[in-house]
Amino acid sequence: MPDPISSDPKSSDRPSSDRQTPLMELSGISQIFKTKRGDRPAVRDVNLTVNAGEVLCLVGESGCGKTTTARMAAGLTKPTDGTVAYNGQDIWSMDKDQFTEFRTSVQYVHQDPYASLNPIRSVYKTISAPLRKHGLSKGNDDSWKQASELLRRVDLTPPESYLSKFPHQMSGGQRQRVAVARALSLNPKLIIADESTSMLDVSIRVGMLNMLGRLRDELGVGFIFITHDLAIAKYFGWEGRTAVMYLGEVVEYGPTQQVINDPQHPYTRALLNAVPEPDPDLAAQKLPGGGLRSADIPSLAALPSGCTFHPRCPLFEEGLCDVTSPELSLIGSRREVACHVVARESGRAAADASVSVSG
Ligand SMILES: Nc1ncnc2c1ncn2[C@@H]1O[C@H](COP(=O)(O)OP(=O)(O)OP(=O)(O)O)[C@@H](O)[C@H]1O
Repeated sequence: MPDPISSDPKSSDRPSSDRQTPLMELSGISQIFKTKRGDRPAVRDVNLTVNAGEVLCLVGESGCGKTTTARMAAGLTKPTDGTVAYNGQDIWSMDKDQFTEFRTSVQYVHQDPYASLNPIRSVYKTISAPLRKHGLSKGNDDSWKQASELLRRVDLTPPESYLSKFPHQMSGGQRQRVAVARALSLNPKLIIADESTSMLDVSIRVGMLNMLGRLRDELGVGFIFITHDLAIAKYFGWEGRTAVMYLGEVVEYGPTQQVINDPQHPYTRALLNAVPEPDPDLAAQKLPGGGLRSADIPSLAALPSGCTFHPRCPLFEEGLCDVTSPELSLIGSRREVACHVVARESGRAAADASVSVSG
């Protein structure tokens, strides 16, 4: 595997002066749901970018705001604050034609294709409908041909044996592939895959990830890949970047290789600790409960003061972590971490290094 530190920085990691316009840029986006029992700040001040052909993994426990972030990126929900820009343009300031083009270029693949595939539509109808709607088909024969080709792309072969089927006549893995084929029908530049493999058995999951990886490599499609499992981020997004979310905020963000090989935020460490380890000796070295002080995730209705992770954090320092909310700060050249203690220790280490060099 490439050395994460010495490999060429991706364009997104270069200084802003020579940075290309990202394919997608989320700037300070927040989503506060209004409920009968008060406001629920599901996502707070999230800043992320994806360049053409890149993979960005969003990782975190259930309820941390991954899907809400993804829905805002896909233009399915408007942020209550902040902007979502596609090719440099704020999607919520686009005219109708521009917004339609954006919605065809950015496709959302739902975590449960049973919910997103229409049960009374055949596979052929499911895939050909967007082709027709967007004027990409020259008639029935052409639609059939294109739908067949798309099924081959997602390894549903021979396509003729799938085109007339309905969702209930297929397995979960096959339905997922149909959902991906439908997303591909509009030649997207970005696919937002929302835990699209989580409901599947391991072997089907791996097959699905391999197929998506091939599409990523062959078609140059970018991905926002949403998962609660860092092992999946490692498998699918090794060359890309990973953002770890906790209670609606990004707590660690950087090249996947760095985030996984050298996690800095105590929450990322706990998530990695939770990844099952097949080697019994290594498994025995794992900390019980990930080394956290508490397993309970606080409610969005009563967020802890200061750093929202502080009630669970093994690095907790009274008077600091429960008082002030940490900003994301650069640790090294390409990674950001929101932790007072990590930022302080890393600043100390950098100062020590500069003293020893000058001395
Ligand atoms: N429409 C809504 N109204 C109120 N609260 C909501 C709404 N949608 C989501 N939430 C809350 O926002 C928080 C974030 O939800 P979200 O689905 O984005 O998390 P997630 O990380 O994707 O979780 P999962 O992995 O379980 O899908 C959760 O606490 C959820 O209950």
